[in-house]
Amino acid sequence: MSVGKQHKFWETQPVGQFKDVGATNLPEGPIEPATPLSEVKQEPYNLPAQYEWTTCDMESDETCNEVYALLKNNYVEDDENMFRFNYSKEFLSWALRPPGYYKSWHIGVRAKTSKKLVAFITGIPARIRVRGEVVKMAEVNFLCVHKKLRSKRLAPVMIREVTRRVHLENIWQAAYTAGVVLPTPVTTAQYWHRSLNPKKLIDVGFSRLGARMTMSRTIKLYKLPDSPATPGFRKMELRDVPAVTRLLRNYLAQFVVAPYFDEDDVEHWLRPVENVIDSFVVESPETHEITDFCSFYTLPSSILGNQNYSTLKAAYSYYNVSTKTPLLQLMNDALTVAKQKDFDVFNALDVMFNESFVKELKFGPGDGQLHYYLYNYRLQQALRPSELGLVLL
Ligand SMILES: CCCCCCCCCCCCCC(=O)SCCNC(=O)CCNC(=O)[C@H](O)C(C)(C)COP(=O)(O)OP(=O)(O)OC[C@H]1O[C@@H](n2cnc3c(N)ncnc32)[C@H](O)[C@@H]1OP(=O)(O)O
Ligand SMILES: CNCCCN(C)c1ncc(F)c(N2CC(C(=O)NCc3cnc4ccccn34)C2)n1
Repeated sequence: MSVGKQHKFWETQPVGQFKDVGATNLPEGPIEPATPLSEVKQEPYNLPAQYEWTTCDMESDETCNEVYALLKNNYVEDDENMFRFNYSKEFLSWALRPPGYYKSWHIGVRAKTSKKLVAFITGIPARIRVRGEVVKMAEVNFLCVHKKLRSKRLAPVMIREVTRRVHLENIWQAAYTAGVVLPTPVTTAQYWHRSLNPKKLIDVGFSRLGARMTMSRTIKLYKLPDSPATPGFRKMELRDVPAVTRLLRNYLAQFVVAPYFDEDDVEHWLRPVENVIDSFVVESPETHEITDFCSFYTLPSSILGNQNYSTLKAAYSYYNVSTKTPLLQLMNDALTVAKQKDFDVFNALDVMFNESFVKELKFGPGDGQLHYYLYNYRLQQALRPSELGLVLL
């Protein structure tokens, strides 16, 4: 708990405040009531004089390029500045254009003279169930201020502006994650990493050679089969959407906070897109029933300052449902296909039932934590990561 740390902006926001942690008299649910749309500020917040708001049309290849370049050079780095996320253009186009998305929620800031994109923040609409309530929310992500404009209190302006635009669509809650501690996490998840290419990971400093371990012993330790072990394991196709939707809704119903996906959502979020999202089903060879599902997304990182490699190819576990195939076997098949697709590492958060496989399948605990937040929605008490069924990109 960052006791005593001032949060001049977050103290003004309808989020759980550190001073209220432990208070049991506060009701669960919205912190502030919705307001009539006529009372929502109609014009954008003020920016410093030399900057202007811009709406980023992610259907435009040129704008997609600008957003890609801003994030490639200025987005999240690890604490030792060895890696920086390098979300691809195709990934951003997929991540930001789900069913029912609002172009106005793809918000940029340009320098008035050069027209250079210098900041970005996004929202996408999502139906999130919290216990028994399905709540329309904005999932806020890709907050980024150019390195040259940091610590000028631009982030609060970006956050107020996306909040205003979400309010204009009569939506009053949001969900977001961050590697930093803010008022107040609903849960904190731990990253786990499974080496697929241990030699490269050690060479670039992502992992270290274990004590009393040789490189050849390490390569052998992480070896995987050449192909999946489960009969009927295959790539997901459009025709699988109804069955996968049923599997996923039943599975996610077990968690306190989880997305409430319909078939259109499943078609967008879980249908394979090359170099963006890979998803697989297990179709029973006897009954042709779809009994299991697993998926991971592609998020490469730039390797900053290594002579031999420039990119770390990372797969991130997304949603996995096992009803017949043991989860361990299903996830080992996911690792196997990720290795076949030349990924260097497979990452998973200890949310949902992931902890049950990370320890068995030779994952190691990461140094990064991911804090989950809800905006304008109070939970009586923080959740365990295993009570959370939500993976943001
Ligand atoms: C109803 C609808 C509601 C919709 C909105 C819901 C909320 C959405 C919230 C956003 C969800 C984003 C989800 C993701 O994208 S998480 C990924 C965030 N992006 C990065 O880490 C990329 C690299 N870093 C940067 O680009 C900048 O450092 C950023 C832009 C992060 C901060 O810029 P800068 O470093 O130049 O600082 P400042 O002087 O402008 O401002 C300082 C203030 O900003 C608070 N701060 C710092 N980092 C974050 C952070 N990650 N979430 C929320 N707040 C953050 C900080 O506590 C302080 O406030 P306070 O402590 O004084 O109070
Ligand atoms: C919902 N949005 C999640 C996307 C990733 N978000 C924002 C994030 N927030 C904090 C983290 F701790 C984190 N980690 C991924 C794990 C990891 O792989 N750590 C080594 C590493 C390799 N490349 C990078 C790039 C940036 C940071 C760490 N990196 C730790 N991810």
